[in-house]
Amino acid sequence: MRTIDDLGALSGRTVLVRSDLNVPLDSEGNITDDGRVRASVPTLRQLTDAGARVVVCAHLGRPKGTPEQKYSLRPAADRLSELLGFPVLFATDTVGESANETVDKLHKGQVALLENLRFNEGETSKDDAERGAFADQLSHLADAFVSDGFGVVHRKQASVYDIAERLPQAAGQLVQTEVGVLRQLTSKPQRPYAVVLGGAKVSDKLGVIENLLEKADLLLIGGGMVFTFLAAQGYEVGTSLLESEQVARVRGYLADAENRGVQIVLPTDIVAATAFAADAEHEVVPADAIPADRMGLDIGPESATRFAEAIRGARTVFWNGPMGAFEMPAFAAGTQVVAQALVDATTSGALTVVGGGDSAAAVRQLGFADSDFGHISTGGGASLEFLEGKTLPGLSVLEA
Ligand SMILES: Nc1ncnc2c1ncn2[C@@H]1O[C@H](COP(=O)(O)OP(=O)(O)O)[C@@H](O)[C@H]1O
Ligand SMILES: O=C(OP(=O)(O)O)[C@H](O)COP(=O)(O)O
Repeated sequence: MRTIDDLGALSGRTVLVRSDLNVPLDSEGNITDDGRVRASVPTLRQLTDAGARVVVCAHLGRPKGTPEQKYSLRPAADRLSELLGFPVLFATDTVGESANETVDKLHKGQVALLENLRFNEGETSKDDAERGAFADQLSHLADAFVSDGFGVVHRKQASVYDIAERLPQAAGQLVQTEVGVLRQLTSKPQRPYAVVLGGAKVSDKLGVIENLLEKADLLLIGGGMVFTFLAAQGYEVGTSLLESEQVARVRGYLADAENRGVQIVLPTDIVAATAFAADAEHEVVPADAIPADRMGLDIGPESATRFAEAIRGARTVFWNGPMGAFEMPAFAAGTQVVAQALVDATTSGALTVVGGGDSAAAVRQLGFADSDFGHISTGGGASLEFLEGKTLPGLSVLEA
């Protein structure tokens, strides 16, 4: 992959940077974990130091192609201004009048952030022509492109993939670093190699298991992932997150794992609540006896202890997806125990990587430091697909 230096002299040139600024916000729109904003700074600083006019584009959440105030990137612009130490201009659209005016105003060494890319249908369209047309509009804003949003390189989207075919391009510092670290996990990881999966993007991430069964020695399943596995074993899961169309597929994974001698570790107890709410009534129940009117919001204490033992016994650990709805203290214990086990494994010499926006936010919220782990990756789905050995569209286009 080309580096920013390969783009040549940048003074006075306009550089479009794709960052991943998909940060968690509270109900008042305050950023609750600014890790991804911080991670975007080194590349932006390198470009402004070189005298470039820097235009940052990014997404927040999953709006459906039209503007929605709650998904505005303005809070990220404010945080970026604080971190860079100078004001970041903010365009209230992505490729419209505001974007054009804002980019026109940019001086050398200044930064502008465009409004959420996903307010435009073209960004995520499955139709190549529609995506290409949006990428054309984006490309008119700049004369070079830097891909630095590692968390989205697994998405074939206009600002990640198509744009790189339209402008001189390079990979930013974050993408270079992330790829470098994750390569250590793909080339001869020390064994046992454990992958811990949780979180809520179940339909997105169940698919990675098929390939991970060929790579890892054990898979630990927590978070919202659990219930499709429990259903595959024939258990009731109450009102928990469930991908009912994936149950048969998961049954196949269980059989495949057994044939390959890969251990899939599932929770034996679950914290089951009456609602998805911080003050919901809850109790620990056996994983095979979740009441019909309850939803599983964390792995139970017995499961957390078993998971922790397995993690401490591993030499390589990759973790994506919180073990429970950690944002609510009543459902954070499983994530806390698993995070502590990764820290212990790190101390005893294992290579540990935590990936994903919410997973990184969780470990920081629970009081751990980034330096307690081998690496904290800004990408969850992206790093999982990288570890699977898949070709990621946002990386292959940079290698072209
Ligand atoms: N059992 C569960 N039920 C519902 N949501 C869950 C459960 N366990 C974890 N979550 C949620 O998963 C979210 C994170 O999932 P995900 O986006 O897949 O992780 P990451 O951003 O680290 O890749 C968190 O907001 C957390 O509340
Ligand atoms: O949060 C992200 O991914 P992650 O939750 O897998 O870490 C990225 O910003 C990608 O977002 P997307 O999964 O809506 O494409």
